[in-house]
Amino acid sequence: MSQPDTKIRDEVAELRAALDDANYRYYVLDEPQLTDADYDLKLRRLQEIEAEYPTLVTPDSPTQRVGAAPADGFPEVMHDVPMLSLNNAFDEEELADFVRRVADRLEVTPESLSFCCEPKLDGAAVSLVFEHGELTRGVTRGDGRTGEGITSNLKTLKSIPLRLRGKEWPERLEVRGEVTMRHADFEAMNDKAREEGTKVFANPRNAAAGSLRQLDPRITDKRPLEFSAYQLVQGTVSVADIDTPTHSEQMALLRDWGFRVSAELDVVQGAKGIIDYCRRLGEKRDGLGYDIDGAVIKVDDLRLQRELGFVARAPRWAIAFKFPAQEQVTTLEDVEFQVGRTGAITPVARLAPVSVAGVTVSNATLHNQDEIARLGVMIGDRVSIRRAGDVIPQVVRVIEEERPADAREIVFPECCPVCDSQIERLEGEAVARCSGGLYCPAQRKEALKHFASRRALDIEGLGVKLIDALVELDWVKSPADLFTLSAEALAGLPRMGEKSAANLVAALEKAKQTTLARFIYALGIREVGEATANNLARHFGTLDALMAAEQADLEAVDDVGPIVAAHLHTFFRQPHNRETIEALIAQGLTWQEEAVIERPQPLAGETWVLTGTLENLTRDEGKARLQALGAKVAGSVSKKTACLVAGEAAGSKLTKATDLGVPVIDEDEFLTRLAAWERGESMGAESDADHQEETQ
Ligand SMILES: NC(=O)c1ccc[n+]([C@@H]2O[C@H](COP(=O)([O-])OP(=O)(O)OC[C@H]3O[C@@H](n4cnc5c(N)ncnc54)[C@H](O)[C@@H]3O)[C@@H](O)[C@H]2O)c1
Ligand SMILES: [Zn+2]
Repeated sequence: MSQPDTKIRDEVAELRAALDDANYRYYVLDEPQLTDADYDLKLRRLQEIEAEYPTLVTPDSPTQRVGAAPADGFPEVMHDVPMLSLNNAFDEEELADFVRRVADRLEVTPESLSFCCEPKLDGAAVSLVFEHGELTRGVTRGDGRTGEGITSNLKTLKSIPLRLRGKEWPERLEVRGEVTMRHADFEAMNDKAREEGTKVFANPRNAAAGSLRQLDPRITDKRPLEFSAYQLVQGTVSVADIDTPTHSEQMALLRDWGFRVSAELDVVQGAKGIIDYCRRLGEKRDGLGYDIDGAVIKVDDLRLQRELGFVARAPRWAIAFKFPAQEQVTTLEDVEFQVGRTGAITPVARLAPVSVAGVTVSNATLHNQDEIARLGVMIGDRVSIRRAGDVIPQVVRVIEEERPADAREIVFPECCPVCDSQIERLEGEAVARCSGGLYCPAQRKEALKHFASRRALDIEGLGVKLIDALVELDWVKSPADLFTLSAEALAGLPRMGEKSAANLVAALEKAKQTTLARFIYALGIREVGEATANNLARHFGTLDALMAAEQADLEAVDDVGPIVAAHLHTFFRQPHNRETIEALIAQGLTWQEEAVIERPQPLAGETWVLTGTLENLTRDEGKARLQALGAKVAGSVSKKTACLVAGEAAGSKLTKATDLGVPVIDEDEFLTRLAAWERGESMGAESDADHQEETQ
């Protein structure tokens, strides 16, 4: 046997230190710094050296151990049967080798062997113990020998039965499986964390492991975790106890007892069956909606499993076939800013092309300005990219140690890269937006759809598909261009007869007669809905007055807070938006200024308050309808309150109103009155409420 020289010894020490550190970051902090592929390479190298120089193997070598020791804060629980890792196969040849080794050891032909094949779910392994059918213990894998007792956390998972279904289960049963998070849930959780400035996880595996190991089960409860069973532990149930000689039959049993078991599970013969399965699963990988990092191949016959037994840290009867990693490191070459269809500005990383799980990736999202700050990323950096399923590739981490000297800071633009309008980012909002709503080509289609919609200008016959076509043909660049369309030209479009073309031109002509409120709403200014548009029209009376208004004037309008006021102010300051408005008016758009003001305002001068839960309308609807009748709607009751509308479970406001002698009405009465006022009947709040008090 050859003796290791100093160089080899140094390499071993270095590999062990790197792997120990990686394990700690991965299993304890849930914040890996190496990619899985790098980790696997290092572990492989260490295994190779140790195989060549067995004297170098120590019991604490990462090749001999599983996971990491349990973290502080949880009770340490000893596993009845150790929870091991799996040996890996990185290509089809290694799979065939595995089958040959198993067959040799069992002295059978490779073709005669049945294997149960399953997806290798990429999450966190846990063990569940059921006594008399009831869940009594849940533990993480930990270092394989002892794990963290996380029973209360696991009880929050809906996919873990607290009581087994059926009857035929043994008195004591241990089930193992993987806790995972689906892509969609993971994305939503991270989006929320980005908004709230809380911890963003690099991938669903880290998110699942981190969520399971929360000291407060209420936090775990809020995390979208799923448990899938993959093993019924031998030793807790002897093969003779229940008549299931194979692993696959045990999985069926677990399904009957109330566990989720992978639908992709399949039993195949020999190496060819395994290789076919792995290819099929690999093709499905992107469409599954959750992460798998490979396939797990198990000898199906439980007697043969026992005969094969274990080595160091893994069973001999199983192997993990590893798929290409979903994370790769590459260089961030530049950042471009894209404008979405509603004006949101998204920084997009331009990358040195890199193959990630079989697909070449050259772009990844950086979400927004806060995310750039959170990652601390610069142009020129080496970055870790993740691509999983249909989710847009993301930059998950910067390798700061590899930052080049000429790395440049990412500068967020001040003007829209498409239309040059000012970019607006309001306090407390993560998203920056282009304020050229009416003019910006990136927002054209959405702006036109809104402009033509029923509650805006209500242009009959101008549907979504037609708008798309008109924009793509470049016939319509701004809403004003709609009014220049001729029936002849329109008739030439696909699915447009002469009749519908003529109808559309007539509808456009008709839409020119509108109201100021509808016109304001049609402009599609952010957060300016119908009710706000009504209030603005009523308050300012003319478009000129509205366009000239300063921030403070705008805030004086009912229902308009600082954010809406800022949106309005910026919108009307954009020259292009003003030009579009002028063009619309030049096309003949008109409205009767009085139309809005003329509506009956029986509640003018009154202040109303809404409280409690309303059954038939939302509070916002109630508020909008009151405002349309001239009332102000306040958030608290005072002596000046004209009337309090008290819904179900009204609390302190109701008490206060009663104390102050403010008239109170319930929801039914409120609806009756609203309807009467809206029909134009007179029905004063005061007199009626007084009347009601008398009759109570
Ligand atoms: N990036 C890093 O820094 C870092 C650090 C440590 C580990 N890792 C990654 O973790 C891997 C090693 O982790 P490991 O020891 O948990 O081994 P493993 O994940 O490769 O395999 C064992 C695990 O597979 C899981 N599994 C999923 N589906 C299964 C099924 N159907 N049947 C049986 N088991 C199933 C179980 O949780 C089991 O514990 C490495 O290969 C590497 O990819 C990465
Ligand atoms: Zn723009």
